[in-house]
Amino acid sequence: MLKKIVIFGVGLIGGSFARALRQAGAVEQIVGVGRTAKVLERAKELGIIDVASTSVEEALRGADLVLLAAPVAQTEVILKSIKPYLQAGTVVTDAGSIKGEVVTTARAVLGDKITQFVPGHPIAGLEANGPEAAIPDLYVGKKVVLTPLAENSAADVALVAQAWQQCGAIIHQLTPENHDAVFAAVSHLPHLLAFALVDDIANKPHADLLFQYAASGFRDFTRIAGSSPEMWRDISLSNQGAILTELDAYIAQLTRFRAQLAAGDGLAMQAMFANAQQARQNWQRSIETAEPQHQPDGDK
Ligand SMILES: NC(=O)C1=CN([C@@H]2O[C@H](COP(=O)(O)OP(=O)(O)OC[C@H]3O[C@@H](n4cnc5c(N)ncnc54)[C@H](O)[C@@H]3O)[C@@H](O)[C@H]2O)C=CC1
Ligand SMILES: O=C(O)C(=O)Cc1ccc(O)cc1
Repeated sequence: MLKKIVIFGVGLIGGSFARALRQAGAVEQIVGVGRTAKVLERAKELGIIDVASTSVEEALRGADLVLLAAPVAQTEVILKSIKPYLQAGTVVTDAGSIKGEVVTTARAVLGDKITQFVPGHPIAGLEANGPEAAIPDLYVGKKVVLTPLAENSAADVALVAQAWQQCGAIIHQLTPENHDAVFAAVSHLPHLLAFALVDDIANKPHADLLFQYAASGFRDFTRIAGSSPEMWRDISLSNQGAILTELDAYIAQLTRFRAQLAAGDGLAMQAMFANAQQARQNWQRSIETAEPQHQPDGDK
């Protein structure tokens, strides 16, 4: 049982963490800290947090666990605000979609107190944002990747893992570097492709006509283009190197495909489609086995 948790950024991810822990009866008091009073007050109205705090000092007093759940470029400003009031018994974690730069920032800001920072990333989410989108079962059966640091104590890592397990999540561990390379390929690139495709179509002079006839294939491919622009700006810039690597590989793939199409090489095209179809079917089967409640409309 956690006596007090503090959430910086009570949106989809922070709010769902709060709702899940409350539903599990795993926490006594939930304090929210926000960028704007309005969002925080809404989170309180919705019953997600008990206290909408305007004082970091007060918020951190006696806290067992602090979760950073704001866009990743906010990490520095939030950790700087925390550091003077961070007591020895408090563990800090985060939910950011990238880990390398978060860890670098945390080391620079926290200094000796880096021992208390256990980085994490829930692999569950939606294209919706804000406290209204928060749901208690977002993490049920989903992975949470922790990227513990050599300086972390086993007890602090266990505390963070247990909190996510109380939310129904399954704990995995990666190094920050492996984490960022993996998610550049299977999360960051797909989001950026979806944004780029919708932007491209929206900028065409006959966009209205095109959108009028866009159907379920378009909806499936582009659902994630409804995600937060600020969050994806921060992820892109923070994981620039790994994303550029994946983008270059994808551009090369498109260039190969373009040449096949231009040459009318149906055999080569069909071979690529068949390989992708098989891989997609295998992935779908494995994810349905591992996450039986998997929904087609979102990673929830
Ligand atoms: N949306 C998703 O599907 C997933 C997001 N993440 C990560 O979780 C984090 C939060 O994402 P969401 O909950 O989706 O975003 P969100 O937009 O729903 O919530 C973020 C909240 O942080 C607040 N905020 C911004 N700056 C702040 C600051 N300096 N101090 C305190 N609060 C601040 C915003 O007002 C907002 O309420 C991001 O780092 C993102 O990379 C991780 C997994 C999935
Ligand atoms: O909406 C979806 O399907 C997602 O893929 C959500 C998501 C977004 C960012 C993450 O770091 C993890 C999960």
